[in-house]
Amino acid sequence: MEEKLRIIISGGGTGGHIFPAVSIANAIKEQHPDAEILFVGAEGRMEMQRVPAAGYKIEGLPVSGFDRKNMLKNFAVLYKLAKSQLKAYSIIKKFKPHAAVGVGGYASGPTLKMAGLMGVPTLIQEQNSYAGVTNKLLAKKAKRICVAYDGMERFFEKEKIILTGNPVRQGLVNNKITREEGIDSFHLDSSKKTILVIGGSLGARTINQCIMANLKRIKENNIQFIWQTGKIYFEQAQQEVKKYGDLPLYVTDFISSMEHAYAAADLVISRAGAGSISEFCLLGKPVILVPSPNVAEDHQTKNALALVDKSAALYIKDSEAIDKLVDAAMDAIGNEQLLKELSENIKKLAFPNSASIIAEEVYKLANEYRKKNGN
Ligand SMILES: CC(=O)N[C@H]1[C@@H](OP(=O)(O)OP(=O)(O)OC[C@H]2O[C@@H](n3ccc(=O)[nH]c3=O)[C@H](O)[C@@H]2O)O[C@H](CO)[C@@H](O)[C@@H]1O
Repeated sequence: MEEKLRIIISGGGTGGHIFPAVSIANAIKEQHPDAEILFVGAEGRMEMQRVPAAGYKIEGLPVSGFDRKNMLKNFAVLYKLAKSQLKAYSIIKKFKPHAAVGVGGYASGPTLKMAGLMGVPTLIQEQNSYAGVTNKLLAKKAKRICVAYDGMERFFEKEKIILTGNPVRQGLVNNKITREEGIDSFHLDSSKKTILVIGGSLGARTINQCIMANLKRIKENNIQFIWQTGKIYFEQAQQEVKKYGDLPLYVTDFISSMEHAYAAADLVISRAGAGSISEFCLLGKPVILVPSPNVAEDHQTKNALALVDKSAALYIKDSEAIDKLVDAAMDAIGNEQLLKELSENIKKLAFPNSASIIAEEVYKLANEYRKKNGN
């Protein structure tokens, strides 16, 4: 009898890697309800909470990133990497996956490397328009590479690439939450225009500074805000907000129900993380992008410009945000025609079936392996 499908999914560090992973897992479960899925993440990172919250088991590796500034610290990193590879080996030996999926982030390095060495077929998913270091290293052994942008042959072998787009959590798309319900859930007023401010899964310092510098103006205006600060900036933001008494604003460190936030928003201000962008495309959200300048190879600017070139988003440089961002948002939200055009144009860039296409590819690899190995 054919054994149950067993798949390892590995990676994480930030929402941008974790949520596509969860979405791929959901699609595999939808297509093969009795499949067993095991996540492998990095100890102490966000995935160790978010993955169990999504209903999946996860094992942690003691892995961490290389310090590009202090080379001495990297001895400890190398030691942890070796330990992680050993642990990945024993996880794979015990779980016996038929395929392994890597979504980028620290843990996917040792896990997919070991899977490859042990003969398990691997698939990697690259979210950005610029390939990450881990994925570039893993690509050599990978059987398939699922990407979200054109032109990725710069980094990967052409024959392995499939343009699938980034998988988005299923609940974000398949819901019937109305604008009013969304706004109510943040205790705001549905007769007012609403701007959603998000800084990626960790929050964005510059965007937060822009909002803090404009609280007086927000108080005097007829526009309301849902503002996600990220964990490390939350306390300061809360203190600032308190100084102004009653503000048309809901502030939080992290939004658990992005479906409500998106339903509420007439306009979004955001970093240009690849996962967030895929969500804006699917939901047709008008957005002002402020790419983070602190990411590898400035890939968020590249993500953003791919949209700006198609008149599908507005764009403000991080260095100019303090002077321009809030003005631009206030102008845009008053311009119905612009909002409509942005929404129509960004929708054209959506990949609605990304997770199920990737799940089908994972199944093909796993099935070939099962047949070849008689299990
Ligand atoms: C600083 C950094 O390294 N950023 C990278 C990280 O971004 P980051 O982790 O911010 O990821 P994305 O912008 O891709 O996705 C953020 C995800 O978090 C969700 N969300 C966000 C805020 C919130 O309060 N609640 C919530 O659920 C969003 O709906 C989205 O699903 O991974 C992305 C994908 O590889 C990269 O493109 C980014 O450059």
